[in-house]
Amino acid sequence: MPQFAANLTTLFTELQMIDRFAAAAEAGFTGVEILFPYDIAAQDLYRASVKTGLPIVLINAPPPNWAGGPRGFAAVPGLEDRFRRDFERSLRVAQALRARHIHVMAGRAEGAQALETLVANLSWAADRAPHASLTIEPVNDTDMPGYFLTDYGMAIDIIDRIAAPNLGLQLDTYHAQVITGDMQACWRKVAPLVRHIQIAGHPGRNEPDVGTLDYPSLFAELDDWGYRGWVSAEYAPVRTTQSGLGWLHVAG
Ligand SMILES: O=C(O)[C@@H](O)C(=O)CO
Ligand SMILES: [Mg+2]
Repeated sequence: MPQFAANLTTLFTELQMIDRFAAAAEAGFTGVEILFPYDIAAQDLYRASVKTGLPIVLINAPPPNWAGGPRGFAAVPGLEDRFRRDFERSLRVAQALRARHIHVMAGRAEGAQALETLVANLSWAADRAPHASLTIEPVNDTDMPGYFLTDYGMAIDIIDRIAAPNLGLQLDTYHAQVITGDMQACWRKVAPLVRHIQIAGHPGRNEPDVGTLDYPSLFAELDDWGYRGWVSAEYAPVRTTQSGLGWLHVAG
């Protein structure tokens, strides 16, 4: 079975962020991710990570928090300086947390110039941080209206064009289902580029076993394929996180 991480931005939200680490460990997760860890001292988060033995496998760039702020600038023409400044800060935080991946968010933009801006910014970031693993994630634009990166073909072209060993794809199977209509077929098409996976049920984006998607089949396929990355639970629990973890117990 894959190794499962808890997204602490969406799970165990009844607890303070620092306390979510222990709850995740107790629930059986072996890693965590935090989308925007910028409002809490990095040393406190890292201490919680060490204490519980759960590595922080992913954070998002740039710094704005979950409650507000644009979802990135990497594709926004004219904001290259801001992108670079924010990326430097994300990099410092990722290093302090020993975070494995940094998801670089494209932001809201459109058109050919946005694509060139995204490629240029990602190339710069991949060069600037050769020891960091960077990801890009297609997101459906119903949930995030106006978001630039909503297409897997485009994401593959970008990764191919930049051809940096530290840049790869983040496959969020919920978004993949909304965007392509078949998240498992999508996995088969993009598998060699995938370095991080996020999961949720469809259509409600709740627990993986709530809704239409067949996760036991996907997990078996990941194993057969030899996927060695993390599978992170990024969903909104129907009731409490704890009461909805049947899928994890079955998978584990
Ligand atoms: O799927 C999502 O929304 C997240 O993974 C993300 O990074 C955008 O906030
Ligand atoms: Mg996601």
